[in-house]
Amino acid sequence: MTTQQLTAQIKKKNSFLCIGLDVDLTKIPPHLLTQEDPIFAFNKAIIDATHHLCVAYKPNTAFYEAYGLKGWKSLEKTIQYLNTNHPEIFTIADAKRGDIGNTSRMYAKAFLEDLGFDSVTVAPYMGKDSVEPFLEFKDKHTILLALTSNEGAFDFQTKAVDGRELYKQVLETSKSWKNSENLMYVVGATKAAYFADIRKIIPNSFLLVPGVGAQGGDLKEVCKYGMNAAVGLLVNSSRGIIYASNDENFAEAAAEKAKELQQEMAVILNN
Ligand SMILES: O=c1ccn([C@@H]2O[C@H](COP(=O)(O)O)[C@@H](O)[C@H]2O)c(=O)[nH]1
Repeated sequence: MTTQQLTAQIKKKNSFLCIGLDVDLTKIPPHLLTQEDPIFAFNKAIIDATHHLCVAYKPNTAFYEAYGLKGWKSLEKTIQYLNTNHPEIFTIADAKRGDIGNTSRMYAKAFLEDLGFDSVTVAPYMGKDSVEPFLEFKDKHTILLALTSNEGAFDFQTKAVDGRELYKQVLETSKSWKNSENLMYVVGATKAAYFADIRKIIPNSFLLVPGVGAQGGDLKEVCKYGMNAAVGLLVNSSRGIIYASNDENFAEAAAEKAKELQQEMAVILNN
């Protein structure tokens, strides 16, 4: 999917919501546990109930890898279901990969080619040759960790390197990499005060913004400083939506939560 197609979906749906599919078997409704594939059954019900309210889904691969081969199969079924039934929806494999070049190439092939995600999250720590293999895929996107939502972001990311904060170095340097037009960046919703500075360096790039909902990030603050003329934001909420209820009505409850965020977004988009 191109960024132009993504922006068109945002305008059509009045939404820049990304729903995180972080499935924890200890949190899903107990009645699903008797199903052959409880993770996929949960995801399918959430997708069926919420697809009209969001423009992206983001399974975090940790929640699938934790269940071994069965978990990986559930991830594969989930992305196939999305690509078959909702090809207009942007998909993100939140896998946070990155390694020496030939290894990165295999990670890129796994997520962007074999599984068929539109994008994958990548850690910038190993530098240019660890990220460029991900950027070679046409109309696919590499979402580079820039300033993360957690407290530990202050351990390294905001520390000065050659007189400039590391996260700013990541943003600036990555712009010079081959096929950098395929880059997007992760910036946590809990770091709203930093968005204005970030937009000075990457005014046009899409930002994936986790941290609204369970982590307490503020949607209005994020939009005030992070939105650009083409919107340029995908705001994610995972637990705050998918675990709204663990009764039989869990999918409707998730849709209610998603709708609350979508309606807030619609107001912001139309002002
Ligand atoms: O900086 C980051 C990068 C990734 N994440 C991931 O996003 C979701 C957030 O889940 P919530 O339940 O809405 O808190 C989760 O998959 C994280 O691993 C992040 O939170 N911050």
